[in-house]
Amino acid sequence: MTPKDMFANLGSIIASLMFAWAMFKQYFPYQLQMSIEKYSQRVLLFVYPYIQIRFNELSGERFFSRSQAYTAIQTYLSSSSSTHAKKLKADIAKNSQSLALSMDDHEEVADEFQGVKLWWASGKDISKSPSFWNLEEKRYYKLTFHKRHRDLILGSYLDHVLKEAKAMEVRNRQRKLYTNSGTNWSHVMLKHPAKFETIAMDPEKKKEIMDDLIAFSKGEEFYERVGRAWKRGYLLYGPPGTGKSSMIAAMANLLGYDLYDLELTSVKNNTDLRKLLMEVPNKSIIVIEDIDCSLDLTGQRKTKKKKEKDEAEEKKDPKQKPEKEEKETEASQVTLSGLLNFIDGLWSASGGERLIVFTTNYVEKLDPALVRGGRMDKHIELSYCRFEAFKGLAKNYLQIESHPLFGRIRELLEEANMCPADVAEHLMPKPTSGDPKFSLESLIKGLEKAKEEARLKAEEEARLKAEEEAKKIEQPTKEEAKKVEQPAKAVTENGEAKLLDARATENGNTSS
Ligand SMILES: Nc1ncnc2c1ncn2[C@@H]1O[C@H](COP(=O)(O)OP(=O)(O)OP(=O)(O)O)[C@@H](O)[C@H]1O
Ligand SMILES: [Mg+2]
Repeated sequence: MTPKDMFANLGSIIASLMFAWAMFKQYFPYQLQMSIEKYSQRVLLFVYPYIQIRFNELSGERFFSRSQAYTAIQTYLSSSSSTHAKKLKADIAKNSQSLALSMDDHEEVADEFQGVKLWWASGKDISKSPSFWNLEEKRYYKLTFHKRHRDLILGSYLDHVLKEAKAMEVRNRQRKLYTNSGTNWSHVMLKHPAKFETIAMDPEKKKEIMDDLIAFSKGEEFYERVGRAWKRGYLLYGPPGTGKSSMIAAMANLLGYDLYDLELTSVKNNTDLRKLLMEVPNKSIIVIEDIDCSLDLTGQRKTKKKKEKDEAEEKKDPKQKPEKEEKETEASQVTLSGLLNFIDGLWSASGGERLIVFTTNYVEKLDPALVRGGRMDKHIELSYCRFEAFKGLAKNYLQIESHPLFGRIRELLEEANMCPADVAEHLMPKPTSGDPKFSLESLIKGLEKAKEEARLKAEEEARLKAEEEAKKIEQPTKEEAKKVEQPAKAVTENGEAKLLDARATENGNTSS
């Protein structure tokens, strides 16, 4: 039989089958059709050991909304299908600027989960839409797996697909930087290039911070189990130019979170602060820079005391109330306790996966309530550039790992305090020559100058201190002198004024 004959035969068989099916449909009652279909399915299931699940693209009423499961599967398959499938579709992904690849229709890819093999196929049905004349395409994904693995696939595997898809979406998403003006957030795209790899600091310390962040982002189950809100507070402190802001951007880039830069000075009161914080979604980093400047920390405590005093006075004299209220509105600023209570309290119940980062140049100025454990979980000090950090910068800026000048630089870095921002400035590309020697020499000069300045400053400080000490020694002698005069005054008060007055005039006369 030639292939041509074979096709002719096949054609006629299909035609007869279709004819038989049409006759069957026309003459057999509906109930009988249904039960035949049901039993044939059972027979098929008995011999066919695979289970199929279909995920339609359109779901919901009248099929107008796109199913979330379908979208998630599409995202999940985009990584494996782009390596295995032969026919792919490309599109610009939502909220992203890169191309997203997905399987084309009628393609199949295999996947493996805990040693179990399963298959994903994409397909589409074409039907006439009920309200329009045009044809409607209904896309779907079909998952096929052996029925023995039913529990595993329906339980853990589908969960895994959804989670993985979510994580991929976050990774591909363009991050945003939100800032507040009054009680509203506005955003721009976050395009800060800072990465942990390019931040110069002690490598061990850097690794510890990165591990901490990653453990946090994967810690949903842990936080759930121990009954804690899924949030974490970081306090970054150190002198200006040591990379605090850069590290926050690096955190956002590492975890794929959005940044919410909260400017406390433009928030009127605690109510507005609550409103702003309530709008912050999951997977975000709330940043409050220079916490010591944005909240008058010492002032707040005074206000509290004043309030207590006012309350006590009010108890004594209730008529004073209106005046007191006036005072309150005047001082109704964001308070530290308002901020902390809200962060600690109910707000944590409204979602999770949020980091709160405070920065300051002066950790010693901070209120102990803020620094206390449990409030800010991790304190990170970013300090002056030492040799380990410098090596990172040299590798990054000059692409060198060693140089004869490194020895001298190492010594100087221990003696002079220079922030990484200034060190980096010396390592910036020079237009005259590409030789790293020039950059390193410039750095050495800068460090020598910084060292000299530090020496002069220390000397000046020592001088001032010595002067103060000297004053302190002088002061007691004056006080002693006063004490000697005191009995005379006491006498005056006791009524023997005349005698002393006379003596005073006498003295006055002699001196003039
Ligand atoms: N540790 C570092 N590693 C690499 N570059 C750094 C580091 N610290 C600072 N820089 C560079 O210096 C610049 C200023 O740093 P950044 O704004 O992060 O400092 P900061 O600690 O936030 O300072 P401030 O306290 O003044 O806000 C950045 O653009 C960055 O390139
Ligand atoms: Mg900063």
